[in-house]
Amino acid sequence: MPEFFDIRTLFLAGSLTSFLSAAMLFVMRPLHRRSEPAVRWGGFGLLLSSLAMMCVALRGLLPEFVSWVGPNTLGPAGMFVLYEAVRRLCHARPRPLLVAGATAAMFAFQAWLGDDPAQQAPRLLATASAQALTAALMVPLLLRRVGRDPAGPVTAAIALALAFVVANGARALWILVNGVSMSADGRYATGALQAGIAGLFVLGPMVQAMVVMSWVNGRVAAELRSLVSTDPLTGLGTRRNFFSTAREALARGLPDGRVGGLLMIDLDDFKRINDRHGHRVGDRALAHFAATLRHSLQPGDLTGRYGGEEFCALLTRSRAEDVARAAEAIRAAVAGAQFEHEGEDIALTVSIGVATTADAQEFEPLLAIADRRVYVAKSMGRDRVVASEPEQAPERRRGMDRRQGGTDEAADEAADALHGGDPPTSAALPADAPRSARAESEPAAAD
Ligand SMILES: Nc1nc2c(ncn2[C@@H]2O[C@H](COP(=O)(O)OP(=O)(O)OP(=O)(O)O)[C@@H](O)[C@H]2O)c(=O)[nH]1
Repeated sequence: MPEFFDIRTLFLAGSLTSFLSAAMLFVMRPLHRRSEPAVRWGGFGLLLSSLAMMCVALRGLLPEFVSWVGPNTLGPAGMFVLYEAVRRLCHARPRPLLVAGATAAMFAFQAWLGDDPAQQAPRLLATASAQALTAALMVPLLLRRVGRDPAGPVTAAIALALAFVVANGARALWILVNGVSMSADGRYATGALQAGIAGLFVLGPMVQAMVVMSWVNGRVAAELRSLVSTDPLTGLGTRRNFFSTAREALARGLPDGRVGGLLMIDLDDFKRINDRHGHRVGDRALAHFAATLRHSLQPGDLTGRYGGEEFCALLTRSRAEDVARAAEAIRAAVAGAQFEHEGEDIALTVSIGVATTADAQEFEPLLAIADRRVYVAKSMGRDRVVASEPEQAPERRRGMDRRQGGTDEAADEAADALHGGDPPTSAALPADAPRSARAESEPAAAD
């Protein structure tokens, strides 16, 4: 590092990079609507930094007062504005009056010192201390976003804020101990520290803009991912999300001795709720059902909205009986969780088809089996769980659209197909399972 170097050239470069970085933020600010104010404040802060550095670059050409008071007011003001940008980025309460007050106080102090070269030390000490303090105040705000915003940009922003604290703090300490490492006219810096800090000022704006943009970009990406993977009405996974996660989970293989169970869950006579109370109440009913479903599941279970009033779940349990028991618990929870609309209790029931990894190992066959069984449950009168069925039943029943609802004849036909006149067995459900579930169970070999 040279003993002397031209501060003005360095700050001219810094002013330009800062200006371009500010321009980039202004151009990119519509990328994410909710982050737009933060990005705008960030751009404004960089613009002030650019002006501050330009004042230094033009030292000798500008009036003395401007070339000293200008950068030492505009530089800290740029940091105060960046602090406001960070507050907004971190969803903290805005403090524009604090920014205005701090800027006014700094201007008053710098103007009071005036352009006297003998006042270089207190002038630069105030600037460095204000910038170090402002950067330090950003750190707790940024730490609150750890785990909530994209990890890379949050970490980079914390590192950058800490770098500013260290650089400005070191500069303030240096000034306190050694005085100002600068020629009296302020055109040349002396010593490695001053050079390093000036370098940080040149590179800092670009890094700041990159961090802000990658942060906002990460937010956009996370929101897009969430839009694709979360059903907005129920908060459950979308069909695409459920299919891919369930498929992957089954392809990875379940832990030894564990059984996977795919549930196809269809709300019963849902059209009647829409027809009677309107679609908004229908929407509320779907959200209410989804909340009940979530409460009935265990951590690690997957759920998703298959479409309309049909939902899926993938459970992992110790035995096939436990899967059927969990399905029955969901059915009972839904039947018992009425919701109120205009003083009237609205009841929901569900029909559930269950397929377990004892039936098939892969996702698609499991889905097909669960789908057939929920249809059988509909045909048998709804509000029930079907965990197995005879081989022929699905084929015989295929032609009928279960969305039309089962007629009495269809229910009889399905019951015949299921039981073939023999009393039902309870191979797929525990003996203490409720009657409705037990009655519909058939030996697992049926598939
Ligand atoms: N409110 C609301 N209704 C929906 C939504 N998606 C699907 N539906 C309604 O769900 C109803 C499904 O009707 P059907 O397919 O006849 O089924 P169902 O009335 O539940 O009868 P079964 O399934 O045979 O018991 C239709 O009225 C759809 O309009 C939604 O997001 N919101």
